[in-house]
Amino acid sequence: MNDKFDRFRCRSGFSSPPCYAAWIAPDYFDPLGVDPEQARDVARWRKAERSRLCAQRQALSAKARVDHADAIAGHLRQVLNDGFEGARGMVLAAYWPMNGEPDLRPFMAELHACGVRIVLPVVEAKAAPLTFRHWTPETRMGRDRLNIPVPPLDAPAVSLDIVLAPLVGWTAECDRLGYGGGYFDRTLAALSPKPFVIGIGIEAAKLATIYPQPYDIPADLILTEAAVHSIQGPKA
Ligand SMILES: Nc1nc2c(c(=O)[nH]1)N(C=O)[C@@H](CNc1ccc(C(=O)N[C@@H](CCC(=O)O)C(=O)O)cc1)CN2
Ligand SMILES: Nc1ncnc2c1ncn2[C@@H]1O[C@H](COP(=O)(O)OP(=O)(O)OP(=O)(O)O)[C@@H](O)[C@H]1O
Repeated sequence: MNDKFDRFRCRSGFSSPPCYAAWIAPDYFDPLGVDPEQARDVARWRKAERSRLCAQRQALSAKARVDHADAIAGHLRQVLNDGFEGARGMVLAAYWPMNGEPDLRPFMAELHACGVRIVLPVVEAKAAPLTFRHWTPETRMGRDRLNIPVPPLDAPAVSLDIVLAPLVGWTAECDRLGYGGGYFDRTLAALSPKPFVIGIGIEAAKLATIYPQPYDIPADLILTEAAVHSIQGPKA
């Protein structure tokens, strides 16, 4: 192999070579490209912040958790009633709580009883978009690849209207910090039309910035126990 393109051939073991668009057109900008050194710094900072914020959340008392979840469910009820006519007949992706996330399961049951179709995220493959499976209060849960409880396999869900994205940290710009898998960002990037995204977290997890990267997709709203936050500001 010694033709003029030999130097571009992939030596890394990946089946595709790196992108040379910037070499061909020097003014080309890759919107998903990041400087490797900066990406490493951001990843390191995010990892430390995740640990701090998860520990802070785990330290909440049982009563504070229930109070937070009740207040968040109240805000969510209001948002769904005001903006989505209660979301009756719509598909809403919720989540099965872990690591001290606000437990909205009673509210999920309430929504189901009101005719909202609830689906839950499933990690079918690492570093791939999430899939979603239908849930009702009678569903007997299995486990996904990350050992998170999920509904058993059934027919694939229709397209999502609303997504509740649990978060570890958040900002006034409605940026979200998750657990570090990038699952929600990958999923939202792949969905068309994009659903309405509601981040769910606690007020104390507010950050000045997450050092947003090109692949970060902000939420439309962030709900905490204290307020409904949009990029226009909080609404109690
Ligand atoms: N309740 C709930 N279910 C969910 C999510 C969620 O955030 N909450 N997910 C939303 O994505 C998906 C699971 N995502 C996960 C992503 C990473 C790790 C994880 O173990 N992360 C590493 C930290 C990596 C790092 O900091 O760089 C770890 O905890 O060791 C766990 C779950 C699908 N289901
Ligand atoms: N659309 C995407 N396609 C491919 N990789 C992605 C995409 N979005 C994010 N990633 C990768 O996922 C990794 C983790 O991202 P990030 O730090 O945003 O995790 P996160 O906070 O768990 O994200 P999320 O908000 O999705 O829950 C990043 O290194 C990034 O390269």
